[in-house]
Amino acid sequence: MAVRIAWLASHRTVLLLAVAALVGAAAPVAVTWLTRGVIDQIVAGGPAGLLVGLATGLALAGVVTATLPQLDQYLQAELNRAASLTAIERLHGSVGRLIGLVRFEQPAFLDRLQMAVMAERGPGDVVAGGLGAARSVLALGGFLVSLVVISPVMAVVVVVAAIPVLVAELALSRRRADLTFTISPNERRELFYRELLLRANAAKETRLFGITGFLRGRMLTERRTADAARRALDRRELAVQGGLALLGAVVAGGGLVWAVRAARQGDLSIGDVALFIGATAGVQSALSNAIGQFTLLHQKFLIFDHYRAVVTGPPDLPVAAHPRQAPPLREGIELRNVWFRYTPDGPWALRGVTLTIPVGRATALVGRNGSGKSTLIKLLCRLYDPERGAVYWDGIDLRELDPASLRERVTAVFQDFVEYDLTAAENIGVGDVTAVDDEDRIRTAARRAGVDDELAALPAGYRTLLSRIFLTEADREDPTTGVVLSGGQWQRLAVARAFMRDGRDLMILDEPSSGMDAEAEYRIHAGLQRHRAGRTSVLISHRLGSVRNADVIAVMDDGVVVEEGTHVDLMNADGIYAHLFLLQATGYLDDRATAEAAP
Ligand SMILES: Nc1ncnc2c1ncn2[C@@H]1O[C@H](COP(=O)(O)OP(=O)(O)OP(=O)(O)O)[C@@H](O)[C@H]1O
Repeated sequence: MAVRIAWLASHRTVLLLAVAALVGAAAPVAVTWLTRGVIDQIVAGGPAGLLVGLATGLALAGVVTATLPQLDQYLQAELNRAASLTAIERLHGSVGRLIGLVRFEQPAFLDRLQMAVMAERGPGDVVAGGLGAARSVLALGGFLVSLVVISPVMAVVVVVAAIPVLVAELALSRRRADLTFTISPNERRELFYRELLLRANAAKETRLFGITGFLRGRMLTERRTADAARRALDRRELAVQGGLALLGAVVAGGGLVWAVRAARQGDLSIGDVALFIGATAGVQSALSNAIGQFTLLHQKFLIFDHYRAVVTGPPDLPVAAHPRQAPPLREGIELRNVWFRYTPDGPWALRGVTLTIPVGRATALVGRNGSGKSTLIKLLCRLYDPERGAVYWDGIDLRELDPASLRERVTAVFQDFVEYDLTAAENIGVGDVTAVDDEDRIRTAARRAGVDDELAALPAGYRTLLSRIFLTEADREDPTTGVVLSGGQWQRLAVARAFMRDGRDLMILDEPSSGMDAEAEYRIHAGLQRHRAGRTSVLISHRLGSVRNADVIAVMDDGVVVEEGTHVDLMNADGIYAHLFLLQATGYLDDRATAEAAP
């Protein structure tokens, strides 16, 4: 796969690198043979023409040897750029195709993802490394032939001495790849602490509570743990590679002594000695290069395996053989005995929920913290699948629908909505990306969410960037490049974003007004009430005053729906809802009574 990505990214560069590898392999071998020829011709007083020819050849080979590395480096960088772009595109394409949230909550997947991101340069490295290894092997062949000509015994000794090097290096390479994976959780945690320490929106709390030192300590502990593992491997490498280098030097030194003695006895010419020295050094360096390249390649392949696993992995949620397009909602959405938990051995978040969300009606979900309200709406969007039971869209199990077509029919304000570092207009426009530049629609949505005036009054109006992440130092001085909104303003922006998807079949509102001031909250609920009339909506709110007009109020407790009906029904039933409602109402009345009693 790595080679295919590199080939697809730029086959011209791959071919040029292959030619460079061939020339790179031939040049040093040619240099040793030409050197031998020149020396022997000088000693024997050979013809001047031949000598000049050999010397010119030697000079040319020298030019190629000197300039080739630069060209090679440029081609490798070019291939890396092209191949990693293709690899990034594929990786993010695969991650973007994940249907639900399950994978993003699995530490093993996140570790693998981190490795996959690191492997983005893999295809270029694998091809360049493979060609580098091929070049070293070719050069090795050339030098070995040269060595065999002078001393077959020495050739065998050099090759045999290389076998332990290969075995040891491959073992080290596997250990290095394993280490990268083992320390991945430490690296992720270190990154988390580092980002927390540098994040503007965490700074107020970390300073007030005086926990920067505590967090820094944790960050450094993670780094030290990872460094200790890296150091242990580095020491092992030092011992193994040091020993092997010594072995190589002893072999080369022994060979040199033999060659000098042979020349003294007249068995070798001076040119032969030069060839022998060049060939021995050449064999050893080509061998160590080849082994180095192979082990690096091996390591890259092991790391690239994580990339391959992410890109070719199975879907996170089962996909129907023939998914159906979600039809317009005509009757309603039904949850039948839905059981769900976030992890296979974790506690149940939903334990047998049965509920109908009728079309054209406003349904409200209320209940204590952790009772399962947000979980239920995540299942409505098929961000997770129930473990038992099912959710039906007009009688069709959500698992049979094409998830994208289902989501096309839904709009939502999530409790933890995203604050995009984009312009105000884009923050709203991404609600319907086909209309991200449609100023009229964006302003209409903002007006309905009650945030139009504030956005129009920003330094660059709707084009103001809603971020304090400055691109350049000059941006810091320019107020139009970054503005920070308040929590309630952001929330109204999120509501406007949901309004961009006007006319969808289902509107989900999870605590859409929790951070708003009383007036904004009143206005937003009045607006939402108008908007929800005759439409299908699900509203989650702890402020029970805002749900009393809903057509159906479902009360959740400990993962089940325990009460269901209109406000009047539930008040008459005198259950959890009535208790919570009276508790809130009493709070307000008490305050009024206190205020009235005040002098
Ligand atoms: N991503 C998650 N992974 C594991 N457990 C989760 C996750 N999200 C929620 N839970 C657990 O599921 C249960 C239900 O949570 P949920 O967010 O649905 O409650 P809620 O009724 O919306 O609460 P709140 O009123 O506080 O928003 C809780 O016990 C919670 O700890």
